[in-house]
Amino acid sequence: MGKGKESIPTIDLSNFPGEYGKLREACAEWGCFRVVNHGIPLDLMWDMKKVARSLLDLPVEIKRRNTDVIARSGYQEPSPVNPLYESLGLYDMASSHSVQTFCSQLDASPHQSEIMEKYAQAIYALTMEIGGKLAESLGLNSDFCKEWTCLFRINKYNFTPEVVGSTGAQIHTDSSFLTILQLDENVGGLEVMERNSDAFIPVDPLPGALLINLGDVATAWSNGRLFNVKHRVQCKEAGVRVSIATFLLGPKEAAVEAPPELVDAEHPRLYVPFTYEEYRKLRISSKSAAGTVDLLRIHS
Ligand SMILES: O=C(O)CCC(=O)C(=O)O
Ligand SMILES: [Fe+2]
Repeated sequence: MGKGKESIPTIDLSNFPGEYGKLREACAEWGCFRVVNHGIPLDLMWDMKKVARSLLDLPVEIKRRNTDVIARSGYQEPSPVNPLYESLGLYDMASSHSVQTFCSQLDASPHQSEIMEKYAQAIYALTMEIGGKLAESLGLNSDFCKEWTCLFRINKYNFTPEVVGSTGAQIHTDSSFLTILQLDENVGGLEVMERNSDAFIPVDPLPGALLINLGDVATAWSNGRLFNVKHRVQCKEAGVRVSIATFLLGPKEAAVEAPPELVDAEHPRLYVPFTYEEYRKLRISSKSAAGTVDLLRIHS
């Protein structure tokens, strides 16, 4: 049974411990939720959006300087699969050195670099806070993700009147543990799939809120408790759409595996341990961008 007209849950980050139950349910039932009172200043979100737009408007020769650090972490050009989409990526956003390298490759101004630094620091802190609260909602220690890496992406969808009705980003799950999305405040198009039906629910922009999606690493790490939501971006109206995504990926080198507290006789281990980079390559080589983590399921 689908959940019909229910809408995506909203979690008030200023209301903990009160929200743990709602958070746990959102993660199990939806695999996504909005957060409010998250502490990222509105003017910083706005400034970051302006910087993202101008970097994505750079000539393609300059954008190509944003090279991969791990597989497909750098500039993604429009492709046959997603011809309306392009994206710039910054691997290891928690490192000031990585931010500076990204900025200098793209000839960012000192002002733009400063906004990037501030946003990267603030949003990285938020990934740690939300990751921590997720763990606590399962009765675990909040510091499990302290050494995990983050990938920052700015996405542009070139929606023109001729392509209304077509797809901007094909259906996928994120490979990450969790993703924080700052949506375009004007142009909608993101849709998440309900867990128990194949219905797509539009995620309309909600001023000031951020959207959190759980990805494949969350499902494997939680031994199946956290749901990796399928989603896509549809072109519903003409206009350039810019979104900002921060992916909390996984441990840099250690394997992703469910902690012992989440494994017992009733909950046998569901996934073979894997490293994030191995998994990223598996995702790239397996044609489908949704459901790859099922390949790592342990069959009894
Ligand atoms: O642009 C969006 O709203 C979604 C982007 C997305 O799903 C992704 O970057 O993984
Ligand atoms: Fe995504």
